[in-house]
Amino acid sequence: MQPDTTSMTQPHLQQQQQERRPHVAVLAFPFSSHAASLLTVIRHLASAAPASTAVFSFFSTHKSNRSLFPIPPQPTTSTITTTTTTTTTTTTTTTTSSSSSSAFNMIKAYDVTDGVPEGYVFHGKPQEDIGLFMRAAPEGFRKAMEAAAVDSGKRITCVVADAFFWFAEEIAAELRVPWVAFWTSGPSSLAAHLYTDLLRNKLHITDGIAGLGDERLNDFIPGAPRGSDEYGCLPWLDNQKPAPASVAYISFGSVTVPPRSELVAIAEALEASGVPFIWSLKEEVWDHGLPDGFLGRTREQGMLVPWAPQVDILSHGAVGAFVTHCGWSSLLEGIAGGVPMICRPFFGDQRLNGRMIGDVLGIGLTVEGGAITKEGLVRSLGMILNGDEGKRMREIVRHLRLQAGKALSPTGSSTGNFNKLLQVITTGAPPC
Ligand SMILES: O=c1ccn([C@@H]2O[C@H](COP(=O)(O)OP(=O)(O)O[C@H]3O[C@H](CO)[C@@H](O)[C@H](O)[C@H]3O)[C@@H](O)[C@H]2O)c(=O)[nH]1
Repeated sequence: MQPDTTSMTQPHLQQQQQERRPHVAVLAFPFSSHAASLLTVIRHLASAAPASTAVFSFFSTHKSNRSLFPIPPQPTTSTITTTTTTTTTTTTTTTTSSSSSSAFNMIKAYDVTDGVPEGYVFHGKPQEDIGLFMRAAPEGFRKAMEAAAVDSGKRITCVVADAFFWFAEEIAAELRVPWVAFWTSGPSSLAAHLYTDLLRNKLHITDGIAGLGDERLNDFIPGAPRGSDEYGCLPWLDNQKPAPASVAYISFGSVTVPPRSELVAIAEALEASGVPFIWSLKEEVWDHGLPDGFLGRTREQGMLVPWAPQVDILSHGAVGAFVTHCGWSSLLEGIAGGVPMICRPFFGDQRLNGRMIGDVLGIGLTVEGGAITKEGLVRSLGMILNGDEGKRMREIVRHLRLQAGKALSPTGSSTGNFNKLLQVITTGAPPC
């Protein structure tokens, strides 16, 4: 009898095929909303890549991963009772429900070190945690990537990394694989980074580039999981619907808390104007950051919440103005919702973004004097919610929303760029 050579070589072939599957290492910057933005794109790539071809390993700190990846639910025991006229059946089932989509299942999270030495006591310096992380990051990512390659049985074939990690180029070169740098913000701030030498040497701008200064972050407060409406903002907005575009939504992103003087100015402006509002503000500043009795007095007028389903709020017809710090995702979400903005930028790219919204696109106002005042905010809310200026802005922003929709259509520019990226990560080949 002849030996069955096919069956003998099968496991070997399968192993080879398995090893050859693209394995994309995704290196996330674990602070503010960077990791969440990167994960959003990776989820899209994972759903677009055929399930049998690619796997994604997502590297971030433990704290960041816990906020992004749902913890798998524990098996639960439920009792189902079915009653008919003749019999009673009791069935006990064990269900392991999962909210993860199949795209999510193709992405495996790996923790990297946060760089904080054991027993370390923070000194309260600005960006201290970022500094510790960045020092440990090159080695931390290398180690975690090695572990993921062993764990999955697949060598890494592509590195997609937050553009903050210049060392990712070196890691990709060591592995002889493509490096894709992911810029989480807009084109203006990217251009300012790319042309820094030109600005310094040719235009002699040596005192810092507007919008890329070294302004300090107020705090770091971990972003809560997005999407859920646990405080009931959306039903509350539904009740405001009879007066469309009449509500102000206020949020300063996942990191920034304005100074107390501006929190008080916002609160006083809301009370003085009577504008209905939803204000997303970290709960820890409610007690000492707001005027006495504000919460009680505005119970009927608006909602103060620690975290809001921002994307859904901005696309709700009742919302007519967005007071924002000009983080890139917030601006995109404002445009997608067709809402004019009142810009109060704080640090990094935000001032460039604010200039674009106010001066270039004409879909918002920048706060006068760089800080929010009661009178200034009352005036800006009036102009946007009730004035002709606001109507004009709403028309422009709605036109931009349509343009954005076109870019995302099957033949749109954004879809084209996405497909090029998909080609790089699934084949390792540069786009033509
Ligand atoms: O109550 C809230 C508040 C915020 N968000 C979401 O949190 C994200 C905030 O992102 P973004 O507007 O980009 O702000 P930051 O988190 O502050 O982002 C950091 O990263 C951005 C991308 O690099 C930069 O543009 C910013 O300046 C920087 O602060 C958005 O998706 C919001 O929808 C909510 O869902 N609910």
